[in-house]
Amino acid sequence: MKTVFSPVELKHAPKNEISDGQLRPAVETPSRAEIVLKTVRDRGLGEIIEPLDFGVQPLQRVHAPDYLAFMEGFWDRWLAEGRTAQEAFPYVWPVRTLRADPAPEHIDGLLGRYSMDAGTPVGPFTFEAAKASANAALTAAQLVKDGGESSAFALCRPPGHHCGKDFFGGYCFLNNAAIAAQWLLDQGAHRIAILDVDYHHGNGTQAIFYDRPDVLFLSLHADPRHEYPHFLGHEDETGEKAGTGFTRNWPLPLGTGWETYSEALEEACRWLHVYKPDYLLVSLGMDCYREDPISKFLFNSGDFTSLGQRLKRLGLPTIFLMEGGYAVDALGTNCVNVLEGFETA
Ligand SMILES: NCCCCCC(=O)NO
Ligand SMILES: [Zn+2]
Repeated sequence: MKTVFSPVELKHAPKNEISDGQLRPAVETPSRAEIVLKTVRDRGLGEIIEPLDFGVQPLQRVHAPDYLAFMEGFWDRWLAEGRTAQEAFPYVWPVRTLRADPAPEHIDGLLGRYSMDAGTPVGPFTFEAAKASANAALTAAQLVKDGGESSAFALCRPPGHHCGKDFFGGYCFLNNAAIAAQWLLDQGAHRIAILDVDYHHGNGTQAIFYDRPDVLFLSLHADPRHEYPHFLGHEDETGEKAGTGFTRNWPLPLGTGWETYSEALEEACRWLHVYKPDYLLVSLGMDCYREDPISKFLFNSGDFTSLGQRLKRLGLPTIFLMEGGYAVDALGTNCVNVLEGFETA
């Protein structure tokens, strides 16, 4: 299986985040990509290629122009305002009774308008890295569509599945899976399935396709009553309008291990079998791992191999896109276990 990765992704290097109610060292660090890349090489998974640059058009097919313009110009604006902090945190949002429109002009108002949490700092190279990550996703999609590959791995960092049409959050700034899905549809695909196996619900991906039948969104994740993103990912969210029935969520209890998880996965696989997508995109987070520092599922490393083996049995052209996973020492092993399990099933 080929891996697509750009060293530009490493330029987003957050120092801190806000979590557990305080400023803490960031967990979404460049070392995550470095360890996965090393393991891909050490285990001989396959060729590693750099992404093509697909430009801004595929981004505009998913994200709002004002959001893209804001992110593109943010750091220069931050400096022009005389801000000295090396990474910017939102701290005020247009929640209930407040208005997102007319858009404020103040930089802090704009930061809040275009974000969902305070845990995702924006630095000088964040958006450049996010675009490289999205290009990795698009290049992997093109490899499977045109390149004679039945599967491919996009080593995406920063991740994407929390990012909505016009907001960043959960360490995500562009929705890599949504961008790749929309690109495949624009290239002639009729149906795309996105299976999100990250520990956290992919709220951004769900919202982007919620009213559409051409993208089936399936997500297995920690119950949002007890886990981030807290406000989406419940079982009763099944799509709306023409998209009714094309979203399915399996919120699972904290402490879930492979035995329980694999039962929910079987249900998701049945939906995939019925839907018969032209392509399967897997939002591949490894934060279901028992040693993950911010998560509370109980996967062992061998369970990631089982996950890959099960997905292979679907017999679909498959694009894997990396999402979360913060137990850095085991991240490479756990990620390549999925990919190798898929390849050798
Ligand atoms: N700081 C709150 C937790 C952010 C979740 C990031 C993630 O792994 N999402 O899949
Ligand atoms: Zn996650």
